[in-house]
Amino acid sequence: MDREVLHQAQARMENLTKPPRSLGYLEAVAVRLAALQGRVKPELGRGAVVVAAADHGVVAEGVSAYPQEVTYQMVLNFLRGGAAINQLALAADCAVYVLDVGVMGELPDHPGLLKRKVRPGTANLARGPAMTREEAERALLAGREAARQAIAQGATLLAAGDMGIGNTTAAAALTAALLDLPPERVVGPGTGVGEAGLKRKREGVERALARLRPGMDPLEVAAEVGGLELLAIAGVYLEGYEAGLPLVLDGFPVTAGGLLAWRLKPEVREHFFAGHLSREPGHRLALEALGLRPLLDLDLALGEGTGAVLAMPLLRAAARILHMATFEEAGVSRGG
Ligand SMILES: O=C(O)c1ccc[n+]([C@@H]2O[C@H](COP(=O)([O-])O)[C@@H](O)[C@H]2O)c1
Ligand SMILES: Cc1cc2nc[nH]c2cc1C
Repeated sequence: MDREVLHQAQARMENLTKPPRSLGYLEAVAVRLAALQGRVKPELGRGAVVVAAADHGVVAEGVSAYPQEVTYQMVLNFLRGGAAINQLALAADCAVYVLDVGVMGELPDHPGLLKRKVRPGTANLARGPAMTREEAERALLAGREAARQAIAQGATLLAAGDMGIGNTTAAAALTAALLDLPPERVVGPGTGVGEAGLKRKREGVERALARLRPGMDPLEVAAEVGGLELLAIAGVYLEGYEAGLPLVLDGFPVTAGGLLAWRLKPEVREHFFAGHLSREPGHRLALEALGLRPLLDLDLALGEGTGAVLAMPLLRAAARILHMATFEEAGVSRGG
């Protein structure tokens, strides 16, 4: 983040041929993009989304509306181009990278899949630690590796996506732990679990939180509650931060990974843009904690990185604002 360019871009914004602040929140987005790229006229090219996938032992508690095998089946769908993320990414000039950090079952070799399974799903977070600290570190490193690949292949804008049946339970536990919130504020319907499922979700999260001890570091907390893909997502953002890229958050599980990255490296927040506001109730609280305003509010609750990728054309458009003519350049009269 280049503070000098930040101020220059702010000054330029005030001289562009439009009434002050008439492009609303997009003006602040444009200025921040300029500061991140170190140029007053920022430009965003191709985007990339790393979709991290893993399974969750907590599904044994009956916390999801869908069976566990959907995680594996959806990864195959990603590789064949049949999922929402594939089609939305095509519309957004965004490459899709799929990362297996913990899917149950052996996936086929595929050029679009990075196979870095740490373990076949987490242990049940309602009954004991989801994974060891060493496994948490490996999942985070796998996310870093996937991001490195995306960056080496030309990404100028980086998002993470998630796929994991049961992961809104893990995300709720991680969000509650990192933000010190009560479970009932962050547990929501996920894929559409009913009232009884919601109660089991809340209880599972409560049991996981009861195992946490003061003084645990963020990685220890994440190992306790999971999930593997949430750690990978933190890794994606940490790598993207180190490469200086603008980083786009998605919905509730991805933002839980973003919160973890922020706890590990507070400066990462300066690179974050909130792609959208998810229907999952805890998402608003996570974005508020990060001080981020969502670019879109479309009642999405899908994950996969869909809300982040949908915001990419808007981020590209925001960058173009600083390429407008100033009043002086265009010979347009200023107002009083
Ligand atoms: O992104 C979101 O905010 C979001 C909200 C609800 C569900 N999801 C997706 O649905 C799956 C988790 O839902 P669940 O009910 O199985 O915990 C997982 O694959 C997520 O990508 C995602
Ligand atoms: C079909 C399906 C697709 C998904 N994509 C992300 N989470 C998902 C959950 C389900 C159930």
